[in-house]
Amino acid sequence: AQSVNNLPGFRTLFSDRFVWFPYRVKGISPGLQSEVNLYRKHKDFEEAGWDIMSGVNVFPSSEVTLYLADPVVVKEVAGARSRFPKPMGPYKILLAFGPNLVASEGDEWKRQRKLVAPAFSERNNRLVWDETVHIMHDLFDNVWGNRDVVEVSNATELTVPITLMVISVAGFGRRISWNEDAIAPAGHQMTFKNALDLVSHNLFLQLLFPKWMLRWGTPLMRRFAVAQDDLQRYMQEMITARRDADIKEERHDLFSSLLDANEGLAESGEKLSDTGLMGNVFIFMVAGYESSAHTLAYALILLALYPTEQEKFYQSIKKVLADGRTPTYDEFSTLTYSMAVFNETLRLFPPAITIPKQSAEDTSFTTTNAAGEKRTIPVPKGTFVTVHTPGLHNNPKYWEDPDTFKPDRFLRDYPRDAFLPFSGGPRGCIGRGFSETESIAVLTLLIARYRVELAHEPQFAAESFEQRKARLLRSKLSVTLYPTRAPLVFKRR
Ligand code: HEM
Repeated sequence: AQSVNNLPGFRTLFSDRFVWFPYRVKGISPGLQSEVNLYRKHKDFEEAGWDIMSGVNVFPSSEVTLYLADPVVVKEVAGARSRFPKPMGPYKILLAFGPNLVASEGDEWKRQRKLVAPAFSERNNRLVWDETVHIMHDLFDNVWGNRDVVEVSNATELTVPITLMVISVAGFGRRISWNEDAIAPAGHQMTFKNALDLVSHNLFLQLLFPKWMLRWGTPLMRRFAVAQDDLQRYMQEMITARRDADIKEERHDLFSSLLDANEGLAESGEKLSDTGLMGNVFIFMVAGYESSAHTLAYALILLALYPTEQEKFYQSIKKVLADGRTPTYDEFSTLTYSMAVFNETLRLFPPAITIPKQSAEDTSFTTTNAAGEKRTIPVPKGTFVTVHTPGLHNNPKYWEDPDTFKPDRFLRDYPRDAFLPFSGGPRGCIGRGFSETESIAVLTLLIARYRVELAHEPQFAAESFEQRKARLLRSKLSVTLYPTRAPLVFKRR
């Protein structure tokens, strides 16, 4: 504690990197890798008195962590990749299928990023837009059909299949329609959709148990092991099919671009092995659908909780698309209100609730408290430095009335450095454009046609607005944060 000049914060037995005890218990664990981080928002910083607080623990080894909710310091850390690299420990869980861009550092990261970056092109974004529009029309025409009212028992029940279908086609060139893919194809025990969903929702099992134990464990562990094997087979099949195809048509899905780029590296010796390819393919799948699906689910719940905000959003869509037509990709930049709804959702529910880094050198941070006093904090080499996204996104110094859903704050000049859902600097999210494109298309098309409301649940009739909001937005953390139960109703306009 002295090494950071006794900066206030947590003094616990375990650090928040100790995955076996992810709960908050005073003196035992700060529990910051769980939903507690979301619910506490900026409160721990308020209590500590500064926008940087410390965590000091004794087990598994004596460590110091600095948590950041100060945008100036966050910007410095995110922007300096070699001074503040990522600690690799927390990323082991993402190595399930092989080395990849997210779980790499140093020269290995540079090599991976160079290979992967070109796949996230303008052409890919266009494909994402067109395919998302296709998926939404398929939903309206062939699944919801002429029903005026459609009820879903949880918001994710609608948003997970949408983003899975988008990543499937724009990520892997594999179109799935709403009514197919119900039976596993020959050679597989599960459908692609089910295998992917099971694996990404239960990745923690991979970290906690060795493979042999998973095969003999609880029914969930066994299903997880089967899903993992099946997913691996699907990925290998995709790689082989693309490689063996006689005619390589020009395609702009991420996977085709990645394979083509990799083949082009044969001579330079930088080519990735099939395991290296699979690691990245897996990351596209996990990063590529879960975070977007969950953000869209939160957006729909918030729009249902705040009907006045939903009406403003609807009126803005009507203004841009006066004749009720479907917008094209070229109109994307005019849909500013849809982007504001998406951003405000990410401010309140950032899928990545911590962004971990580690100091590679002895340095210091300077921060200012509410009274305008300055404090310089020494940062010894090896200190864990964690961007605390909910603390930053709810910091009352930068966000007025931070608890309230107000999309139009993003239509004005907003504090950009206090908004970091996609991380930032060189290690910022490479899929940001992908995710923005699909999400804006989904929100715009859906709200243009349907009003979203909370399902009527008589057993909760006596609740206050705040109680209802807390219940519907109750969350859990898998790889990213998700709402546990929010039944919604879609009524045709
Ligand atoms: C709402 C949607 C999304 C959010 C909030 C999000 C957030 C993030 C964050 C916070 C990071 C930094 C992680 C860290 O430092 O530990 C990241 C990195 C990354 N994201 Fe996303 N992401 C989203 C969608 C996507 C999509 C759609 C893809 C791909 C299809 C994707 C692919 C990646 C990759 C490959 C990285 C690693 C980049 C690197 O380390 O160089 N993400 N994302």
